Amino acid sequence: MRKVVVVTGANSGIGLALCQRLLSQDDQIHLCLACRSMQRAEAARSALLSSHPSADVSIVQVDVGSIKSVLQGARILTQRYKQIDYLYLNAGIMPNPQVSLKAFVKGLFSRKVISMFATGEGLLTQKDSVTEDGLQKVFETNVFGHYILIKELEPLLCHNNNPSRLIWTSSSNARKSAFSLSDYQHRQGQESYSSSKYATDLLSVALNTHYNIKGLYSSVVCPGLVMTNLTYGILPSFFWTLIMPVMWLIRLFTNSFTISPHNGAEALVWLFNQKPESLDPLAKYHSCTSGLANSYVTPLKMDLDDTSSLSFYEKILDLEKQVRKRFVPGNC
Ligand SMILES: NC(=O)C1=CN([C@@H]2O[C@H](COP(=O)(O)OP(=O)(O)OC[C@H]3O[C@@H](n4cnc5c(N)ncnc54)[C@H](OP(=O)(O)O)[C@@H]3O)[C@@H](O)[C@H]2O)C=CC1
Ligand SMILES: CC(C)CCC[C@@H](C)[C@H]1CC[C@H]2C3=C(CC[C@]12C)[C@@]1(C)CCC(=O)C[C@@H]1CC3
Repeated sequence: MRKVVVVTGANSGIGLALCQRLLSQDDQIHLCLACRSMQRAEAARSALLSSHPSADVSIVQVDVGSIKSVLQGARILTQRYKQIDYLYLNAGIMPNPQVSLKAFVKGLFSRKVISMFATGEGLLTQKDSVTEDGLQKVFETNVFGHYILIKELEPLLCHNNNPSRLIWTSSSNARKSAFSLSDYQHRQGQESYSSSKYATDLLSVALNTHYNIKGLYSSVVCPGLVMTNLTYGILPSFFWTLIMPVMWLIRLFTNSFTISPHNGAEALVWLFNQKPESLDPLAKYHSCTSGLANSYVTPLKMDLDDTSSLSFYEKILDLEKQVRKRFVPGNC
């Protein structure tokens, strides 16, 4: 039986590089690109097929920023497959990012300079908005839409005889101080991205607590700093091109400047090959690239604990109940 691998946000950046790398490693898998734009998904499928002509690649429309679309996409996946072996929860956004030049210059002359480059801590703010579902857009896209997708696909993911895997693209930018349990959607602040990635980490831990017994395992990854549409939205592409030599130089001091989507996907591919029971649910698996451009994976303990992850999980369960009331069959 072919292994079924579903990847959200598969049409560009890290998601697309992951698909290329998975097919290079094993062209017997069935790959399903879960994307919000069918046109961009078709283009990605064509690109994958041109480098792997015999590959088995399908597409499904899923906009993780819309509950209606997630429910429709999950329905199609349920009709199409009996089991999903790997679900990569990779789609993500950072809308309207602003870099604080003041914080950057201050950070350059502080002892935290290396960690500033690795995590972007304190450098970025975003302007979030509210979706048609009445949820914060960054939270719904990066976290909650994916959570609903998992819940809808539960029967395809929970098999004791053959464990299935959830692999989230989190970030080193996930930060406890940007997240608050009383404002877990981050309605108030301006660090919705950091908050959503911390929420991702909490959710992954809670999912392991509840679902390992049902044969479902969750892991989180940090791909490092990667040049993708997301980073070109932070600073223009000509700027990144100009400072590329500086970035290679910075690589001598931090292994987090993976730069290419191929390198950024390192930990996502590595996890594909690991036995889930051997993984640490409290670790984040970082894609790293050395000064000599060698890629490797480093697990680092996350700044969280089981109690906070379970408290967050309760909030998510409450929100799910509220949202589902609006989407009873026949209403959507
Ligand atoms: N680049 C980096 O340095 C880092 C990235 N990450 C994370 O990596 C992941 C991939 O991002 P990256 O490859 O960098 O950036 P890209 O913008 O290239 O990729 C993001 C992908 O997510 C998709 N997406 C966005 N919103 C939705 C939605 N509502 N429904 C479905 N798909 C959606 C995009 O689709 P579309 O083309 O239609 O917009 C695109 O395919 C994200 O979760 C990001 O937070 C984490 C750490 C660092
Ligand atoms: C000389 C240059 C390298 C200066 C660039 C400064 C900043 C714009 C960047 C330094 C660290 C970067 C970073 C991210 C965005 C750009 C920086 C802040 C991310 C936050 C992008 C998205 C993530 O998920 C994590 C990245 C961490 C590092």
